[in-house]
Amino acid sequence: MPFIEHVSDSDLERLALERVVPALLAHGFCYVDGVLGELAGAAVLDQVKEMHRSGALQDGRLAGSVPGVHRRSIRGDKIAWVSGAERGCEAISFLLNLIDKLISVCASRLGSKKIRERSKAMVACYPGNGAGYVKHVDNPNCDGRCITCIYYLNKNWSATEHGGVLRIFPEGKSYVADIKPLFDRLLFFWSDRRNPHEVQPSYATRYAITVWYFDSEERAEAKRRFRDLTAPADSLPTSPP
Ligand SMILES: Cn1c(O)c(C(=O)NCC(=O)O)c(=O)c2ccccc21
Ligand SMILES: [Mn+2]
Repeated sequence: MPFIEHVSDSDLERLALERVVPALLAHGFCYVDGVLGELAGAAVLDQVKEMHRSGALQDGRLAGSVPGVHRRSIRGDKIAWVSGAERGCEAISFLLNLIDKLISVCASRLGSKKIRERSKAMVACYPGNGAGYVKHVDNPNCDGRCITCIYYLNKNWSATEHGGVLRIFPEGKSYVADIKPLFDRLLFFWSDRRNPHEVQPSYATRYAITVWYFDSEERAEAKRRFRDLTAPADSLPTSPP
């Protein structure tokens, strides 16, 4: 289905330079509404709903497993990882392509960061049973993730009725930022300890798509560290030097 180009490349460039970069540098987070427009946004929502209906979304793994506490009470989120190339993900692919363009314009202006790669997209659904996501930092220990980017898909969302607000606790600031997971809203924030955040209990089905952009150097270093950790036993020193 041909999507109407809601935003031109020059629109994206202006959006990145005039809105996203200044906000990320000043506050560490930024959201933009009406990014894809009604038609393309609805196409993404339809594809996510179909994934949910078809059972493609699986129970999210426990962030920090709490022995003996039943999963549902901690995390009711269901997730699936998509590259965008899968059948039925064409609209998601269109979204990812647009976000990639936005970030590539921002990257050169975000100081030393070299952002050349990203994760696959995590399609997430909170089923509306009161589950949320406990306060956490996405990348607390330099795993390479630099910018978290979340696209929200929830029409007619009322925070007072449905909860599900993303609350960011910007490090060192005296305020919190409450962000409603509204349809066709795109949010960016630094993935590291500058932005602890929580998903408050959701009482309606809450869909979102997240991608994480890597800082190439931090990612390469993290891979080196990880490789050392998983090196075969005989290559590790057996006795203290
Ligand atoms: C389902 N879900 C999440 O929703 C968030 C998260 O911070 N979401 C913020 C939001 O949806 O507004 C996560 O950070 C997350 C990390 C690993 C696995 C699943 C995860
Ligand atoms: Mn998170």
